[in-house]
Amino acid sequence: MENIKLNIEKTLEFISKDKLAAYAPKVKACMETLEKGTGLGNDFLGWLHLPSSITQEHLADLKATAQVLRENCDVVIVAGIGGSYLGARAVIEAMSNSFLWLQEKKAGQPTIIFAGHNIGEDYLYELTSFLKDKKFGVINISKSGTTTETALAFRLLKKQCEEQRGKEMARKVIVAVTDAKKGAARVTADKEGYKSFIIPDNVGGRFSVLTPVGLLPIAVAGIDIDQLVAGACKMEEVCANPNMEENPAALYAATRNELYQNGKKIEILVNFQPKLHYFMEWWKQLYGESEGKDHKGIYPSSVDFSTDLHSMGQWIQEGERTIFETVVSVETPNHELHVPSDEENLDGLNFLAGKRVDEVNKMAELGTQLAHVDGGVPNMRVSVPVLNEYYLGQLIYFFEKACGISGYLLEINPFNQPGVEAYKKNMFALLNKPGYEEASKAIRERLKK
Ligand SMILES: O=P(O)(O)OC[C@H]1O[C@](O)(CO)[C@@H](O)[C@@H]1O
Repeated sequence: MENIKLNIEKTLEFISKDKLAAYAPKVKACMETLEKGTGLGNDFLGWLHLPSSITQEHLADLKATAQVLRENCDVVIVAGIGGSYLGARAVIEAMSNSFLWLQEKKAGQPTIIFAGHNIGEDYLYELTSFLKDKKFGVINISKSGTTTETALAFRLLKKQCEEQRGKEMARKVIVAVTDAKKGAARVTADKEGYKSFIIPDNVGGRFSVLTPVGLLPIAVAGIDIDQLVAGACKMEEVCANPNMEENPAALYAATRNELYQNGKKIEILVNFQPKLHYFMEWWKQLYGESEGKDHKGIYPSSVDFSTDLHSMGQWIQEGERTIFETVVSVETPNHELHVPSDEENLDGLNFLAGKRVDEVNKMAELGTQLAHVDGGVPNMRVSVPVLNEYYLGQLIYFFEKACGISGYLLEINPFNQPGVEAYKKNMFALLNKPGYEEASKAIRERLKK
């Protein structure tokens, strides 16, 4: 079977081939540091060999739990934020029919809704209103078990589920994915007797999609987690190659770092398949939280093409030349649709008649690549043979491994996220959270000025 492929050819008129080749020993050293666990953040390397360590028993447990939710719920709310949200959403959106939510409900195929990833009062009001007459269940996902957004949503959902479905059924259809021992989500799960799954201590949120954090909701959505894991396993093998030229993760990490050294401070992840929108969101957290430190790091951004060619296209073509693009390109769509011919040809589109829609999309992709490279934007391409679970698993591991290598090339700790605490500290002080008395006083003084 084929694998995903990286093509960096269209970056080579912007960076020196020799300088890129000179990364080989550095990249090899970074890979050894990851393997030996001797680098910064080495207590968070559980993701490195996660795919190959997943057992059939574990997958069976996840699938059995998913089945309980599928059988007993018309709607399942997946509550989580950041790494406890984006991976599941990325895979579910990529693998689901875009109009599933408008289709007639099939028994045993619950609608998946996400919550706990914002504090929008209207969002939560509308969600709880929608759920009023629904047989719903909840997957409460939080590694720390204390994240405000998720805890707040879960408090509302737990109460509603118990009131609507009774305590006993609620116990059956609420599942927790959290730390083995710590945090409010663990305390609640143990006290209420919920089925629970553990997020390993050594796997950080943004690297956790192949733990129950991602696998359980993905299985509830009816998506093949065996294939997802199989694809990740394959990439674990491919990306272990110490030869940079033969290791896509190593080559991607080296190329983007060399581009960064040449003033390309912003990476734009591009798709030409709207189903990949949330995959890009997942990628942004992975790279943003991992690399944005010590006042360094490529700023990860994303666009959905061709949609955003009609909004951001101008900036990318002619704005400040500090950007490069990485295109996730799906080679063959899962469905075939041909452009019909029209006798009157009022829209002038008969030159496309008989062609597959994807041929038009591919020419948009090629035309965009040529135009952007001409405009001074280096372009990499990650080719994906087809959008399925197996290749999504490959993509996930490829980007994770590259992120670890890339972070070490940048000489930062890719596995912590101290910066995200700053807003929380202020928010808790402003909300008078117990334990924040001094900070509350200080922040109020500051606001008086
Ligand atoms: O799983 P948790 O602990 O609720 O955290 C969710 C997300 O919040 C962060 O901790 C940032 O606040 C992310 O790193 C993490 O993915």
